[in-house]
Amino acid sequence: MKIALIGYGKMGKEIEKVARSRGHEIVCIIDINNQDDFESEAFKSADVAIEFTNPMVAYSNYMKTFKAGVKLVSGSTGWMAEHGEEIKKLCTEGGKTLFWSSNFSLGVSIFSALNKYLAKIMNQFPAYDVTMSETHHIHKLDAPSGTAITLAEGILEKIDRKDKWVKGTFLAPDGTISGTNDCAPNELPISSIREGEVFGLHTIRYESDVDTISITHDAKSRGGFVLGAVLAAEYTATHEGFLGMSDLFPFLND
Ligand SMILES: NC(=O)C1=CN([C@@H]2O[C@H](COP(=O)(O)OP(=O)(O)OC[C@H]3O[C@@H](n4cnc5c(N)ncnc54)[C@H](OP(=O)(O)O)[C@@H]3O)[C@@H](O)[C@H]2O)C=CC1
Ligand SMILES: O=C(O)C1=N[C@H](C(=O)O)C[C@H](O)C1
Repeated sequence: MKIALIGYGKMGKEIEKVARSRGHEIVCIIDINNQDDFESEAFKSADVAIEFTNPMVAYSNYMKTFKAGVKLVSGSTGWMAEHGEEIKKLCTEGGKTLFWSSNFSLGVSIFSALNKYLAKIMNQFPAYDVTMSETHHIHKLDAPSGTAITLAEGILEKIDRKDKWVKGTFLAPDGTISGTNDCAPNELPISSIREGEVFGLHTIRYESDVDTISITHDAKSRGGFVLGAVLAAEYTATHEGFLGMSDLFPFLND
């Protein structure tokens, strides 16, 4: 399969290696300095483009890719709140194709299913209050992480006494703490920590007066995200519309 890469940073470089090792050809690499290549024949020849950039440029990369008539896989986070509905509509009604996930790893897909199952149980036990925390490397631009937002949406779907997530405390790389986890009973706070080179650590914690139940996913490397993105590209080559992990791993559907 012919793959174009958009964004050649930490994820883009690892995706290139895994895609080649699975027999794919990288026909074009677009970074910040060669934006004209969206119009190149090499880019247009790709079966799928894989995009990992940042929250500020992801939307415009999607529009340029759609214009070039190329299917897209993207893991960029932090753009959904502003452009999510428009992009979904372009895919469900406008003939475009985007496979998007806040987290491409199989482990987080399993964790996500476990999260929803636990939340369904906890809906019956109001003595437990729920909070979430996520830790990532100091280079990360968005907070809370896209994964944390997706996990929070899974909890809100299942727990009637919670109807919105809110930003909790933020521990910055320089050690300063801002924000608060004090919130209304209907709110789910997500606290964020930025330290070192942490690949991605997500914990969901249910606390009563007498005990705590918590579940954690701890990424040991970017390997899971990278393989998942390439598997998603292989899937996207033969599918259309707005696609996600529940299409790739149907066991996630409850
Ligand atoms: N869904 C998932 O499973 C995962 C998602 N992510 C998300 O993916 C995104 C990228 O992560 P990561 O690779 O670690 O980040 P990096 O910062 O390492 O890489 C992003 C790259 O995109 C480049 N870039 C900036 N603007 C443009 C542009 N307009 N067009 C093309 N390239 C551009 C940057 O160049 P320069 O450095 O010169 O600005 C940089 O090389 C983030 O949003 C992150 O949250 C990350 C891991 C897993
Ligand atoms: O920026 C990262 O590194 C990651 N971003 C994604 C997110 O925002 O959830 C996925 C993963 O946790 C790594």
